[in-house]
Amino acid sequence: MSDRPRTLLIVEDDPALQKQMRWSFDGFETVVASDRESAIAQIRRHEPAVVTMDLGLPPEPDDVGEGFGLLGEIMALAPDTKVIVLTGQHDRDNALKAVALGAYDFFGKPFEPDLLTLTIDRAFRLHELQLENRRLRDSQSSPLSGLLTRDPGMLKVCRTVERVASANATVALLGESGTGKEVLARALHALSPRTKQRFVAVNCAAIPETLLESELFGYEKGAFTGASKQTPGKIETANKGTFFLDEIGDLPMALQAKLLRFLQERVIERIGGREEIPVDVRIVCATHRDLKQRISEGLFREDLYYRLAELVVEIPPLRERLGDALLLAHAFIQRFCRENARPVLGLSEDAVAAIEGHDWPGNVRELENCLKRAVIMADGVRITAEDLGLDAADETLEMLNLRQVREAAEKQAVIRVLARTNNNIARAAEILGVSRPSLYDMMNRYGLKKENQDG
Ligand SMILES: Nc1ncnc2c1ncn2[C@@H]1O[C@H](COP(=O)(O)OP(=O)(O)OP(=O)(O)O)[C@@H](O)[C@H]1O
Repeated sequence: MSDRPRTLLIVEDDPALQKQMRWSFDGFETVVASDRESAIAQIRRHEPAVVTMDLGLPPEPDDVGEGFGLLGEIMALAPDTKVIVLTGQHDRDNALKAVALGAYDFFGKPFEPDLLTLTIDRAFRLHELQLENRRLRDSQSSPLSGLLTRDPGMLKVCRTVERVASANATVALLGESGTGKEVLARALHALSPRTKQRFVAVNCAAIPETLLESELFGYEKGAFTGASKQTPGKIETANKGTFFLDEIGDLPMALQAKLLRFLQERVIERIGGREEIPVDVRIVCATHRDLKQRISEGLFREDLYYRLAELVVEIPPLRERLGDALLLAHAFIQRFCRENARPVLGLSEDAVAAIEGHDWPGNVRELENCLKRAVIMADGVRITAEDLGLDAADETLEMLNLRQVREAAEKQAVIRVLARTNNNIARAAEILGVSRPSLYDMMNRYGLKKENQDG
């Protein structure tokens, strides 16, 4: 979350209602205006992220002309502002027109303060995410800048990658499918002194066993039927650069022995050849498999594992990265809308809940594909849970108040961080940005006793 104060501008000409709204929304830094001119002055002065505005403004409060004029001016002046328009209860046409002009949402008067507070809170979150996205995109200086995250665990992975990039040691990237292993492997190469040389990748699971050996080590002319000319292998072509062995857990046993020999001696022999060819490559490998388990099952050589795992980087799955699913969703929407030449779409509340509630077994790749499809399917100004092909989460906003929402989020965060830190209270408190006594308080409140965690 950003450090900026959450400034909310309330544009309302009725002094009594203005006062009531300030009181209802005291969780935000409220500023007020009662007409178009003073509203614009407040926008220039405070740059509020969120504005609530009555469409009927003086000099003719019964007419919506001045309200639409103000909305247009805000959108031109500060297009990122999230404007929530307050309309008459049955004034659907004007509400929809306001959304078409760029308003974030609309609410019928009289409104329920709790519900409107939730919408305002969501508007602030969206604004913060968009700012964060832009900041991440603008910092194009690092090869890791294409990798979006604000999850502490994933940020740590990025820092580790930056630190180990300059070493020549072999790196094993371990993580579920679609978590960004290849992105990180490329970043390791780009940040290393070998960056001007080649990055060569081989996917051990995608090539049939019979072809994999010649793909990796190359062959001499006549080595086998069809070997019509001398062909260097991928390891050799990566000389001086980085060689990325993807899905290393699927490397057949026979080739494991051959790869081990290469790692020990740093020379290769092409199939059918007798010459030992020295090759200088930095090896990066990745797998979604549990290598220790493969070893115990006799499917992976332990000695090869220790050669490959000089530095191990464990990449957390998307469902464990706090806030990342939504951050990435917004980034993908912007990208796919740009690619499909359509105006940037928003996310409906049920879509946000569905994204936050989904487990994402296919991780970032699944999320990426899901939004690619949704951008094509959406026929309104917002993507819905149905466009995403995800079930809307069970909770409906009507069932919740803000306190419950906060508590549920807080509990979830505490559980995840405790799990990630293996119940190390000091570390968990540091990640969560709270003192140790506060963390103990929260654990008590949510029934997360340390004994239970350990058990
Ligand atoms: N943090 C991220 N930010 C932006 N895009 C990401 C991020 N992580 C992954 N991606 C994108 O998600 C897709 C999958 O990433 P990648 O291919 O690196 O995953 P992987 O772990 O290597 O998957 P697999 O194990 O299936 O090969 C790619 O299109 C990649 O650009």
